[in-house]
Amino acid sequence: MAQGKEHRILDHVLKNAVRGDPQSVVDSIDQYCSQKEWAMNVGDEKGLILDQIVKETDPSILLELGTYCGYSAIRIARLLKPGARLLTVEINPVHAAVAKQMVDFAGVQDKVQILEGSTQEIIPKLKAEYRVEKLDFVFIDHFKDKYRPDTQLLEDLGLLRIGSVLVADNVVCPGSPEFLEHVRKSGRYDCTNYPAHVEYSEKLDALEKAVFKG
Ligand SMILES: O=c1[nH]cnc2c(O)cc(-c3ccc(F)cc3)c(-c3ccc(F)cc3)c12
Ligand SMILES: [Mg+2]
Repeated sequence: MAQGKEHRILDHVLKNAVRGDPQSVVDSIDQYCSQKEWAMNVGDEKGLILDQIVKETDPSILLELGTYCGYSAIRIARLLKPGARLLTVEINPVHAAVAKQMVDFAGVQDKVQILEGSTQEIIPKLKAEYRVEKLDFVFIDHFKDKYRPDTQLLEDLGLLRIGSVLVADNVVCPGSPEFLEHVRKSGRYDCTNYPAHVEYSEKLDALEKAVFKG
């Protein structure tokens, strides 16, 4: 069967990055996707902002919604302290398979667990099946229409604590107005907007950081 774009990105990484070196994997994906084929990785401009927020948060238990090829999971995991763990949810089995190989090659498999399925199916299992009590950090980067309902689910299931940090990609392009209205108007979050651009593009975009106040 013809291999899709995601396998071509993986092949580029396997040939050009250094096994066990997550930075080289991140750089290799950015090189391929900026020069050969656009792909929806958070990218280096928004990635540097995400890095800064992860560093200042120093989280122990993280959730990512939307793994794709594993770029942001690897980017985040490379900054985590020993024992910290990132659970990342991916609905597309082909993407999940590519991400697993990408994470293994980068050498961050001890920090990253890829959960294949839908967020509405997996989020309710986090406490009982994945031993999560509260989430320190959530990176939201899946489908714009699911940002708000999934955030509501995290609140309703008691998975957020005072100080839990949500970071959402693409709040300008393609945009998630319901999510922005919820975190900015509910009175339960302190929000900060970080203007940037769509990865490998000049289109305007932004990250939104929303810190839960309880
Ligand atoms: O869906 C996305 N999920 C997670 N991150 C994304 C991202 O970082 C960027 C884009 C994006 C694509 C094309 C464009 F011109 C501008 C933005 C998308 C996306 C949007 C609509 C689509 F139809 C398919 C992809 C996603
Ligand atoms: Mg995105």
